[in-house]
Amino acid sequence: MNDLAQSATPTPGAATDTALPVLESRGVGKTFRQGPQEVVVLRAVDLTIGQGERVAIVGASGSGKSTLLHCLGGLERPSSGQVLWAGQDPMRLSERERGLLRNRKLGFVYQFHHLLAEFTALENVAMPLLIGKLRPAEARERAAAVLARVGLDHRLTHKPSELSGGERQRAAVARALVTRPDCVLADEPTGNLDRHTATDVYEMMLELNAEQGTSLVIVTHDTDLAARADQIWRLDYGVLSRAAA
Ligand SMILES: Nc1ncnc2c1ncn2[C@@H]1O[C@H](COP(=O)(O)OP(=O)(O)OP(=O)(O)O)[C@@H](O)[C@H]1O
Repeated sequence: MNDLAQSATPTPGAATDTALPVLESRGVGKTFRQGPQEVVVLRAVDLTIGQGERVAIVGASGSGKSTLLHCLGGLERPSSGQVLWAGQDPMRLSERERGLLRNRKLGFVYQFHHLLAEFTALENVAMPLLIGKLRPAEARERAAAVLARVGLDHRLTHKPSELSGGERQRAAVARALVTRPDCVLADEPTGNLDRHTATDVYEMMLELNAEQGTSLVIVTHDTDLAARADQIWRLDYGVLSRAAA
């Protein structure tokens, strides 16, 4: 193990230095193999996300945006380079340890809400807290408070099929933020909504992130929405470069 890897790999779950970037990719490359073919999707991507920073990633379809989010979120193993969560390489942990740390440190929002159909909004939002072993009564209380914050206090007992598209995304945002993660990774979170609702949900995410001091990495096709972030990056055939604000 080299010095860098050693210094970047504290004990799993140990408290980490808050001065470190919340999330970092260092020279991350990703190549998928499909039989004899190699698909190079990310090329030496460097990205540093500080505490509370809001970063937008834009790029054409197929440029590698979702793959980058998956690498940042420890859902996909980089083929080269390293992802660090507050200085810690999640790929050095066991899958179970990585899952627990991910649940604590990161929140995810997708284009389609991914709420569980058989559970109410309240139960869906409480789920990450229950996974984190919080007492059920406290989990429900915190979930209800976050749902109220996203304007869904009148929809706690509704199942996803009983919510509108915008309400479902609000619930998904509440679920991502309920654990007070260091960073939310959002993949086209408003891509399935009409313009007005998309702007509403996006603004709510920016507000909530600012309130909680949570960092936000948001993939969007919408350059108007991207322009509200602190940093805008463009992926082009897997190469990440700073885009003009
Ligand atoms: N598991 C995989 N195996 C092989 N190729 C893959 C795999 N996952 C993604 N790819 C390829 O990687 C490229 C980038 O995919 P990715 O989903 O990251 O793009 P994207 O920029 O998010 O696209 P979109 O905006 O359309 O969602 C695509 O060409 C895709 O086909």
